[in-house]
Amino acid sequence: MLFHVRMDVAIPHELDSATRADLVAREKARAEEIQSTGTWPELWRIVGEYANISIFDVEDNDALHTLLSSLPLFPYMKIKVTPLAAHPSKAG
Ligand SMILES: O=C(O)C[C@H]1C=CC(=O)O1
Repeated sequence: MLFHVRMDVAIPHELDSATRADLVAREKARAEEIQSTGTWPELWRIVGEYANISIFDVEDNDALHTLLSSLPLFPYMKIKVTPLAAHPSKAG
């Protein structure tokens, strides 16, 4: 199943810089690990925002939730998930 996912990141300002840097480094490592499995084929920065648009290709809702909640930044993100279905007018 394909899912369009928007993640808006809001790391608390009171987090000290070392903790913040460690969190962001662990997030990058985990994101790259998930992408290497093929379940996260698209990841785009939204211009001018600390947010991304992603496409996930996973078995079901539970699998998507498991992946998203494994991200170190999960507690600091607002996530909007849109399940995608085939469009009848898509050529090819
Ligand atoms: O920076 C972000 O958009 C949040 C998150 C998603 C992938 C990643 O490495 O961090």
